[in-house]
Amino acid sequence: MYHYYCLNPISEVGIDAMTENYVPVSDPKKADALLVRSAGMHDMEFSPELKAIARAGAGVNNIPLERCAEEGIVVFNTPGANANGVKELVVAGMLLASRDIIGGINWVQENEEDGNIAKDTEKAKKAFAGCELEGKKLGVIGLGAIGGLVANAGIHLGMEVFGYDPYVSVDAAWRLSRNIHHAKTVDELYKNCDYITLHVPATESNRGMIDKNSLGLMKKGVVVLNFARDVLVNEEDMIDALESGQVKHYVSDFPTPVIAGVKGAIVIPHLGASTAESEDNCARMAVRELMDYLEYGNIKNSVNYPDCDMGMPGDNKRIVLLHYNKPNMLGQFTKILADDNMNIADLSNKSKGAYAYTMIDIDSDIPANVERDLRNIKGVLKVRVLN
Ligand SMILES: NC(=O)c1ccc[n+]([C@@H]2O[C@H](COP(=O)([O-])OP(=O)(O)OC[C@H]3O[C@@H](n4cnc5c(N)ncnc54)[C@H](O)[C@@H]3O)[C@@H](O)[C@H]2O)c1
Ligand SMILES: O=C(O)CC[C@@H](O)C(=O)O
Repeated sequence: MYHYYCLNPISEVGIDAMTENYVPVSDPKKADALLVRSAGMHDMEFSPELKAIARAGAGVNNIPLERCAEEGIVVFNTPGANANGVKELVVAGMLLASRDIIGGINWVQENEEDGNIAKDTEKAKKAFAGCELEGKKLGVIGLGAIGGLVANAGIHLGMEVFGYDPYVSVDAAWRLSRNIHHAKTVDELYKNCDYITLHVPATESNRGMIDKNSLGLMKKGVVVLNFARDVLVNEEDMIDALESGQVKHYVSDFPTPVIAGVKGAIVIPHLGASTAESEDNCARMAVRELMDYLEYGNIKNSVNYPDCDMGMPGDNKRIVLLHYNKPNMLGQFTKILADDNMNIADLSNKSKGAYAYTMIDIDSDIPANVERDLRNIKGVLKVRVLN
């Protein structure tokens, strides 16, 4: 039996995919697994019971990844599951920034009682006119799940697209249209583009990447779109750029007290992934990842431990160990098993940065003293015996 707790509402599609072995609890401290969307977890204390956290979404800056790794808690996300939802809103954002659709709709509402509204429209509408996207230059920073879709959509809209991502994965690169220009430096993209859209994670090194220096390199009247995270943009510098006309519009999916209501800022209440399809996709993937880990120890799409998959254990017993990535860990594990005359049927060991994961299938029962001895090895962070 596994206990889970949802820190945010998670689509029923995911919850329904759980078997009767999964029971919701009303106290997160009693949970084997937590499901979360954007709830901040940095101030949460985790109980020793907690084995995994699944983020039904992409961004994991709301989760203390390092502390979780230290406590042997595997954190998953759902790469790509909400990418199409975000892509579509980015296209809407470019359109909102190109024509004064919002101003026009407001004008109609303000004049709803005007009996001559049809005639007056033809005089008033020039105030809300704009430009088309076709032929304009679009710069996409970050060419992962979302950025790749946005870049390809730009090509389909007839835009000239520049992409910048020095760390792009081979799979993501294969998905890109060959008509996208490969920007060798981000400055090249800043200098050339009419629309610049951010699709990078909110890592320490990416924080504040759009500031007065980068804004100063951009074309006057540029549109900047941020559907990634507020902290990527220095909002005070953005306000100066909007006031001076350097930036025509800043389209952001992240309201903050600083940017909400600023003239020229088009701020959306974090709706990028708020579609039925994205919510279902994320919930389904998050639950699948949790169940595979809790029941079989398989790790797929973890952000703090390596992926490692040995399928189902069949008739074997499986022991899984979360530990530091340092010499002689495997040697110590196998010695304890050999000293107890246990036969290893299968083994996998993977590492990611400072952390590592080992799965061992044994063709006999695993006695409690073996589990205890493994747990006592210096550098072992968590041990689970799965039946
Ligand atoms: N608005 C929303 O509702 C919403 C929804 C999903 C994701 N997001 C945000 O969007 C971000 C991206 O999501 P994704 O699914 O595309 O992630 P992803 O991991 O598939 O892609 C991120 C890409 O950014 C690249 N990158 C990292 N730092 C970079 C840099 N300095 N310059 C250029 N490229 C860089 C990486 O190499 C990677 O290819 C998430 O981290 C999250 O914060 C927001
Ligand atoms: O859960 C959400 O609504 C937003 C998720 C989004 O910001 C993400 O990073 O995936």
